[in-house]
Amino acid sequence: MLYMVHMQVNIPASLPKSEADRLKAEEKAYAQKLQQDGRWRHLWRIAGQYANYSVFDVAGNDELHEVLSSLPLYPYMAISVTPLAQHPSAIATN
Ligand SMILES: O=C(O)C[C@H]1C=CC(=O)O1
Repeated sequence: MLYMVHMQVNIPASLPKSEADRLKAEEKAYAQKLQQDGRWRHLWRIAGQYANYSVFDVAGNDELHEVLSSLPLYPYMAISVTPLAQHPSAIATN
């Protein structure tokens, strides 16, 4: 199943920079692993925001929750999820 996910990152100013940098590095490695295995299909920065729109391709709600809640920056994110269905006018079958 495909899901469009919006992630807004809100790292508190009280978090030490070294800890924030460590979490960002872990997040990058985890995100790139998921892109390589095909589950994180698209990752786009929203211009001007510390936020992204992503498309995930996973088995269903439970796997998506597992993937998202394992993000190193998860404690500092506001996440919204939109399930995607095939559009009848779309040429691509995805
Ligand atoms: O920067 C972000 O948008 C948050 C998160 C998503 C991928 C990644 O490397 O960090």
